[in-house]
Amino acid sequence: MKRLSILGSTGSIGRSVLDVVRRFPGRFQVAALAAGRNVALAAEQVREFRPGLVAVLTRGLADELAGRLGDAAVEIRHGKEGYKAVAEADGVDLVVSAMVGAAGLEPTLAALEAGRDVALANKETLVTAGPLVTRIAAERGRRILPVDSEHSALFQSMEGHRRCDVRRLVLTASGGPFRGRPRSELAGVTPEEAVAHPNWSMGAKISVDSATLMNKGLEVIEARWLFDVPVDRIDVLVHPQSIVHSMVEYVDGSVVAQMGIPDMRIPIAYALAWPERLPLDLPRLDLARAEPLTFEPPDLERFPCLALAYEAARAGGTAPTALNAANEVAVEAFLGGRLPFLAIPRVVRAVLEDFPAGRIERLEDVLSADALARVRAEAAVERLGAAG
Ligand SMILES: NC(=O)C1=CN([C@@H]2O[C@H](COP(=O)(O)OP(=O)(O)OC[C@H]3O[C@@H](n4cnc5c(N)ncnc54)[C@H](OP(=O)(O)O)[C@@H]3O)[C@@H](O)[C@H]2O)C=CC1
Ligand SMILES: CC(=O)[C@@H](O)[C@H](O)COP(=O)(O)O
Ligand SMILES: [Mn+2]
Repeated sequence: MKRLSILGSTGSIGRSVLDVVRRFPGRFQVAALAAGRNVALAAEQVREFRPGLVAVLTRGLADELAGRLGDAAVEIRHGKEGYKAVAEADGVDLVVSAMVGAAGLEPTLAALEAGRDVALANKETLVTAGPLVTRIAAERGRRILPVDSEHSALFQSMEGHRRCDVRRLVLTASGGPFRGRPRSELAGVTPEEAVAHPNWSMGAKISVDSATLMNKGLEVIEARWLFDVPVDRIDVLVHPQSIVHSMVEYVDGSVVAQMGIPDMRIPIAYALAWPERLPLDLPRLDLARAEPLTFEPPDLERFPCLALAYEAARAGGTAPTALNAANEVAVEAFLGGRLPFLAIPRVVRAVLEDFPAGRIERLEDVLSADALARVRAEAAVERLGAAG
């Protein structure tokens, strides 16, 4: 029986993780859960999965959850300390990191520090603090198992191969909901249009990132740290059908890819059960009936976020921290109706332009760069939002 802690249990990934757990009751046990604000769903999850510990964002929400749960036998905590307790819970074999944004960094680090393996969906953790997170995982001898579909595909395509034989990684991108649209039509797109991803049902923030192609930029940086491959050997290829989830080119010219229907339960199950595969009862990939698989290069002029992410990755140090924080602020402003879609990359560029270069040695280096970038990004949102 594998014991799990799940950070972000009420989100899109968290719910899919629990669906996998539900399908394999003899294989997994939920030891601890962490939610944000959705106490109604958190209460349902506690009733169904009976963890010993649950944490939510604030004391008020913890009180509300306690009221909903009555005399259920579960410890209820809140805030950073609560999330840390979930990450470090006793007897846990694997911590699933599935909060959204840089909020996931500290609990993920706490899990690694406590000697837990991590199944990582929260890509922002590696974008904002890649050098620190990978160093701590290596020092503690812990594994970071990818959940993100592309990185799971790369991981699966590298198993049984020597890492020194890898020539380049190719991340596939759906192109998002605005792939075919001219730039002139992107000015007035709404949050509702931006979150309507053609192939995947996901949380709002990552859906907007897919629409700007920042998601792919974040994934390039995530791959750089997960697989220790320099960004100049990581390419992006638009593949609108999201069937080929990514590929690895080897020095002999062989290209090994992983395919499957677009359903996150497949990479989630792989991360939970690795090195085993679970017999998932899902619709099967039928290539004879599938749409033709097509590929095209990304358009960096219409979607400059991808180019900005490469720039930040090449600059290194705290530049990706600033990129990530600025993007989080800009996406939130867009979702809140305070910033037009096309201003998202402008906010990120404004923050990166004169950001003080810094190295990442300790958590404080990341937290202070993140805080500075957020202040500067808010100022850019004020300017660019008003300019409309
Ligand atoms: N969805 C997908 O298919 C994929 C997602 N990912 C990555 O996985 C992560 C999660 O994505 P997704 O599930 O779509 O996101 P969702 O928005 O659906 O869920 C986010 C989760 O994080 C919690 N949360 C939000 N803010 C905070 C906070 N400040 N502190 C603590 N918890 C918080 C939410 O709690 P609540 O709802 O209770 O407020 C919820 O449980 C992201 O990093 C994303 O990039 C990667 C690949 C695919
Ligand atoms: C499901 C998943 O892994 C997402 O990160 C997905 O890849 C988003 O799709 P895009 O390729 O449009 O960014
Ligand atoms: Mn992905």
